[in-house]
Amino acid sequence: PLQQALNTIESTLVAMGELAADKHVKYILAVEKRKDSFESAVLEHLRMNGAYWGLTTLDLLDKRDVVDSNEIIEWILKCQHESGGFAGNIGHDPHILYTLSAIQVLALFDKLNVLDVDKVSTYIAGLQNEDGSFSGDIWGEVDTRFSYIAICGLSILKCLDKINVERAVNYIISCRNVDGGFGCTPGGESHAGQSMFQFTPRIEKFLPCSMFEVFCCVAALAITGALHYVDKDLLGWWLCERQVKSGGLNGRPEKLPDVCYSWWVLSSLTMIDRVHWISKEKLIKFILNCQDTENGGISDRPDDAVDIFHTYFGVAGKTVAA
Ligand SMILES: COc1ccc(S(=O)(=O)N2Cc3cc(C#N)ccc3N(Cc3cncn3C)C[C@H]2Cc2ccccc2)cc1
Ligand SMILES: [Zn+2]
Repeated sequence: PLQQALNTIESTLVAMGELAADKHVKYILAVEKRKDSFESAVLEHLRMNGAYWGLTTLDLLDKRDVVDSNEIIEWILKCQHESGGFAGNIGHDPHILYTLSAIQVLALFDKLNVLDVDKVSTYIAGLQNEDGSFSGDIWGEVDTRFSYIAICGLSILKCLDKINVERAVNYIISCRNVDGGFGCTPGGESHAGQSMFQFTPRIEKFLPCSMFEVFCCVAALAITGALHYVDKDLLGWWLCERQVKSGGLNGRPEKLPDVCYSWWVLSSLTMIDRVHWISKEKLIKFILNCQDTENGGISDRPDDAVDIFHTYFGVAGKTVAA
């Protein structure tokens, strides 16, 4: 009992542990300003995403007003293609991924009124296929992640009636697999074995899409009121098994924990009412251990290099877990 009491006290203290918020704000502004670094070079073509990750983190830290929203909105509109879709940066090709990020940033600043909502929603709806699935752009790559992005974007624009929601839902549930999780395409091998992660049009990075995949499908079903199709106990069990002894969450059994999974797994568990199956205090402790309290920023795991992506998902994860 004494040890349990000490654990509780310790975990409560850590849970109350401070996010080095001011340092993270400085870090985000520095990344925003730095044009020459590796990070800005690699992320140059997905700058629209970077804007979403950085600005949403500032908003979560209640510091949205440290940036000039007019300058940002002007830049976002320069990234819009005549098709109505948005590109990752000025002059690049439009893609559903960047279109959602643009919508989310404009919504963050309460400036959706600058959009030709009909044109943007028509672009997104135009990417729905006969079988209810969505392509990412005109090149036609199909993936359930794009179903979430389309449904999320249209729901923010209040234009879900522009797509066939029933077919979209049927397509997503056709991608369920035996462990209650979801794959990128119907009948795809159990996503645990899947490691191909072709998300951004130009960066073919391998990231176990399992957790991100699960989040996208659960969130799409949540927005469309179709969560009753999810086996909450089966999926909840699979997700809570992602918590390792350090408190972090991993993407697949035996893999290392990663802060961005805090968001993918935690938000999925929250949506299916099974978040009490993991220790939120231990997860918060893991996230706090991944922050660079000197220069700001959060990394994927302790002692790795920080980046804007994990800073966002770390702050978002801690906010939801708190
Ligand atoms: C290592 O350099 C990279 C690697 C990949 C990418 S990416 O393909 O554009 N992308 C976004 C991303 C951005 C940053 C930052 N800043 C860092 C990583 C990261 N990953 C890779 C990753 C994250 N956890 C572990 N891994 C290996 C996810 C990926 C895919 C994704 C995009 C949008 C939403 C969710 C997921 C960009 C930079
Ligand atoms: Zn990660």
